[in-house]
Amino acid sequence: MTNQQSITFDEPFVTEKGKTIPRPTVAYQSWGTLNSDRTNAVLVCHALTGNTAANEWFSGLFGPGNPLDSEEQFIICPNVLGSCYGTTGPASTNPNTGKPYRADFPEITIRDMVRLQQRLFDELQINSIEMVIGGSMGGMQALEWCIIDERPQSAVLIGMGKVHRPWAIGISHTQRQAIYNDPHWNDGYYSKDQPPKEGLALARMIAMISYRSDADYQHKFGRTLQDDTNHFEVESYLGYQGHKLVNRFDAVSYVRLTQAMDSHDVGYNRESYEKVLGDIQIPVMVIGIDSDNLYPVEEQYELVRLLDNSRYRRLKSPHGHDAFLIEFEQLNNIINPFLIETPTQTVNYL
Ligand SMILES: CC(=O)SCCNC(=O)CCNC(=O)[C@H](O)C(C)(C)COP(=O)(O)OP(=O)(O)OC[C@H]1O[C@@H](n2cnc3c(N)ncnc32)[C@H](O)[C@@H]1OP(=O)(O)O
Ligand SMILES: N[C@@H](CCO)C(=O)O
Repeated sequence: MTNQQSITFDEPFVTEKGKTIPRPTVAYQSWGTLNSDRTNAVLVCHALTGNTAANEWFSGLFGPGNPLDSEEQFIICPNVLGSCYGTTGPASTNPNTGKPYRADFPEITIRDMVRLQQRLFDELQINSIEMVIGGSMGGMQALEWCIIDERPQSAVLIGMGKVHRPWAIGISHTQRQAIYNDPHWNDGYYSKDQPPKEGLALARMIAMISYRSDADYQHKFGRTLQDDTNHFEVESYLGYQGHKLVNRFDAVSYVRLTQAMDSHDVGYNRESYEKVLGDIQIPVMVIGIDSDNLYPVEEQYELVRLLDNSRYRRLKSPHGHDAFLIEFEQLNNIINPFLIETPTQTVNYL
């Protein structure tokens, strides 16, 4: 992440639950140039284990004429609060102790992530956001931006809903239990040399099942055995994916970010879903993935019913929830016309 920058704020950040994080840092990457009015920003919000390198994990959406066009826009992708890719999180040094926060890093919410991003946008004097886009946890942030900030002029929400439903919370909970049960977890105060690797790997394996689909695994693996072993290929694949995450992610961050996703409920402490979502008047493109087992399309239909100026498009894919990181051609074909269309509501359950 050669292009990554960061800003540290002197003013402490107070979480929704009233905990104070002194001198929070926000890391981000950007592409393109802000225009003189500072109105051509496009905000890309990343998912659970994502980072500021949107040009890598959303690569197919970048380019002239595509939704992320750095010749026309100032594209910015901040790392979320609680993550481990530059923004303050559990692996960061706690200025009060000089040691990593670990489990002293407080529980945060999607709203906290967005409120800290607002500070970044204020600092950069960004007056308007042409589009805010995100899938999964990124979509939750994008939706929250539309609720609490006047700057977004359009939004693209992919593979999420108005709340984190019990099905998704249950899957998150199971993953956290895997981490808690690792002998090195130590209530989250693990040593740098002995992180809870097996627990985090198991959490990722559980997650990888929820991110994909029966058809995807059937097509990729069938019942084939891995090389000369007596293990199925899918077992080897999940083991590989689990241990790959261990090399790039922090276990307490994983716990705090999944808890933040569980907090996602746009109606919480607000008047009603009808009011909160009905008040959003900007054009919103809601994209559902037809094979998404984690956030099924009914959740996106519901969003479209509640968002006044919204339209629905289906992403047709065997890949399940993670299709938003794979099916770039379809995403471009959906988002490009949206960005030039007249904003009228077309509910189209294709
Ligand atoms: C929005 C965000 O912020 S997300 C940020 C980035 N997130 C990630 O990258 C998440 C992790 N990555 C992924 O989930 C996937 O790579 C995706 C979704 C990005 C792309 O999916 P696909 O192209 O379908 O990749 P797939 O799920 O098949 O995995 C391929 C990997 O599994 C490995 N693999 C495949 N079969 C097997 C097997 N039988 N045994 C062991 N390993 C295997 C491949 O070698 C490959 O490894 P590599 O990634 O190190 O090159
Ligand atoms: N595969 C994505 C999560 C999808 O919600 C990630 O690792 O961030």
